[in-house]
Amino acid sequence: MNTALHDAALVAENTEVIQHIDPLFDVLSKDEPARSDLVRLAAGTLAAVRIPHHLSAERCAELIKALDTADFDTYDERRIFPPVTKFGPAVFDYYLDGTIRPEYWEHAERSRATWKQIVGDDDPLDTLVAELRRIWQGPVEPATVGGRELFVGMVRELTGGARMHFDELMREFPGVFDHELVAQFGFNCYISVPEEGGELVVYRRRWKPSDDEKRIGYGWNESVAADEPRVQVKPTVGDSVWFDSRNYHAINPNTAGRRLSLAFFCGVTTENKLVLWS
Ligand SMILES: O=C(O)CCC(=O)C(=O)O
Ligand SMILES: [Fe+2]
Repeated sequence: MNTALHDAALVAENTEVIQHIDPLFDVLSKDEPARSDLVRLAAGTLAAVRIPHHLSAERCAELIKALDTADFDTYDERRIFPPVTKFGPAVFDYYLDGTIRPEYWEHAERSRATWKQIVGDDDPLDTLVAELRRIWQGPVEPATVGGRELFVGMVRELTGGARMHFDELMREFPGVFDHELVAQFGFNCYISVPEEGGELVVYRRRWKPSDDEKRIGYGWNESVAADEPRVQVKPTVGDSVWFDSRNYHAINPNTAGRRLSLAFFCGVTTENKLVLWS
């Protein structure tokens, strides 16, 4: 064995460290993000990308009002507990044995029809997806399973926060989608924000197998990422935020006010396509 190679004192004495490594984990906030910003997010050198007031406060308020008439349900309570209220199917609820249960498609059809009634010809999702197309400069389409398009654009209401967790389709449910993903973003446009709490915390840390000693239901104990850099995003109404959902993230509980978002995931495929699903 070459001992000089491993002698820390000897190495330190004889080398000059010229490259100081930046953690590169900031939140980028700008009106018109560039493709390179999302590419940095995918590469792990940004923590989050945010478009302030992407939807106007008036449009958000109208949407909240229109949603009053819609029936909300919860994620499957056996999978996500305590219950989280939402409108529209979460594909997460329907994963079973390498595919998704057939009931998913009925739920998706029903929610699409109700959504159309709620928003009429002025669909805020069109605004959000059009901007994503401008940023990405490549195809942006709903993800598919067996050639069928998945539902995009759930409305989610979080009140008690969310435990630290990650979302990574290729690791949790490999082989289900018709796509191979090289990165995955969580996307939320916050249509109502609480006065207190409700911050999104993103850790610079991905899951590893030994973390599972600290698993709590759908999440993990925050001690797993206690020593890692993190960012905290406190959205204002109408903000759009992308983050790498493969990184651990948690949502602080809100005390006063409602926290609702239009939510979907964006997968980066090997063909430079962005595929969307909720
Ligand atoms: O509501 C948020 O800020 C993020 C929720 C979340 O866990 C996700 O979008 O994956
Ligand atoms: Fe998440």
